[in-house]
Amino acid sequence: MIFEVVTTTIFGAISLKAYQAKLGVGNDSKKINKVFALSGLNVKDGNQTLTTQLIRKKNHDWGIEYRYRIPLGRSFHNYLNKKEEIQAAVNVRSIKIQFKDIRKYFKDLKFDKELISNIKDIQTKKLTGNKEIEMEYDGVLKIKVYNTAMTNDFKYTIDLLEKCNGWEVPIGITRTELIKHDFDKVYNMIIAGSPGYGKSVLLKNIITSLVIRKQKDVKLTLIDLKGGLAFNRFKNLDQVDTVAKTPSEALTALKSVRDKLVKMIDYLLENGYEDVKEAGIKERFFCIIDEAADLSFESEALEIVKDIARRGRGAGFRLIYATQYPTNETLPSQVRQNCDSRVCFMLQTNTASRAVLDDSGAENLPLILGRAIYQTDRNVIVQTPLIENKDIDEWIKPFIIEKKEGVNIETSKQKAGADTFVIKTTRLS
Ligand SMILES: Nc1ncnc2c1ncn2[C@@H]1O[C@H](COP(=O)(O)OP(=O)(O)OP(=O)(O)O)[C@@H](O)[C@H]1O
Repeated sequence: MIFEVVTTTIFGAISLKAYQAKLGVGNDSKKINKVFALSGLNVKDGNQTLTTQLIRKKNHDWGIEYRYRIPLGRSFHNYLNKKEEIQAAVNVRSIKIQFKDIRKYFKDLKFDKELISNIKDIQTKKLTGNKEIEMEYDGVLKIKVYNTAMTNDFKYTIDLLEKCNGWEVPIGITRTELIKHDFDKVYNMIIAGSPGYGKSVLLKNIITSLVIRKQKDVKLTLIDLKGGLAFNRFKNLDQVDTVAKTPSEALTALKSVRDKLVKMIDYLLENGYEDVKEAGIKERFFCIIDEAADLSFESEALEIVKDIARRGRGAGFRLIYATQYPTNETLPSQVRQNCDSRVCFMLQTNTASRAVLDDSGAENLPLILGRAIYQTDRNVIVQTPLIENKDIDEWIKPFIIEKKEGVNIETSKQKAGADTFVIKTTRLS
């Protein structure tokens, strides 16, 4: 019986090898070409076939990048649609097994009642790889074949913050590096994605990182129109001015932010400073809105949001605008134009992806929680850190203060021997 299963397995492998030989595939490049040909990406022009031409192949530590010239009549999108097929093709492996190697091949085999399924598992594991591909287009088609899959398990740990400087926060990891976002270089951010892929977790990561790293200088206005549940744990932090949970609370909170913004701009103008950096003001005011689509019907609130995005930069005001429903209505053009960074989780359609990134791609992300495209001057696919609520509670404990409804809080910036900048804020919760 065992012999029968083992030989079936071996012959399976051998016949796969023969099938591949028949297809003419041996390495990734050939496999990719075969997918192009079989899935109709090459173009017939009379008697001629215009093929997708490999123009460059470059080896990297992480794998291989192939560059192709695509034929007339085909678009990048046609190729992107075949991403799954290409990924499947580069993951088919052939294995030649000598009889003497059978013991080694099945070294992990457990001789229990699951023997047959164990053998099948081993065979599947050995005959399929875990390579991943990424595709981009910038005049040429680039296909990156990564030797290993990107992790889908990246835990937020406090030591990530030791790797951050200034106003940087950890955004995610790629296969090779930690990606950080610097809010003093790229001021505003849009976060979008289908429900349940990691927007709120990322927002909690950003808030926690800012509170821990910039405890003296960060001021937060948190607006959570999904009922306030995600941001509620931050409401008693010294750094948090407001947690607004309804559109009317949001409007009050936004008016308060706008008042502070106006005061700050007046102060900078009166004193001849171009921005807060020149004025030596260290405080930065973050307005973080989760489910901002619900504000798109509140014209007064939305106008303030646009104003913060437009005029806040030099005055030290930052906007983080998160939504599940990215459309041209929920992401007004003034917000888009003034948010130079985007984090986009999986989205259902190409149209939604374009509304966020001005580019397709988010609809082709793998269905992995926390997988996102981080866009600044380029697009990088990252796995965002998973931050646990119990850890957040532990880390933010030192910053919790007693708060009373409607108490006026004064924050001040005392510049050595110079001006004093005072802003009064009203706490809602
Ligand atoms: N980076 C991550 N890595 C692994 N799992 C994650 C990650 N981010 C989120 N998750 C998982 O996905 C769940 C949903 O995440 P989250 O609440 O952030 O989704 P969301 O995009 O805000 O959804 P919604 O728009 O419905 O509120 C989390 O409870 C967590 O289990």
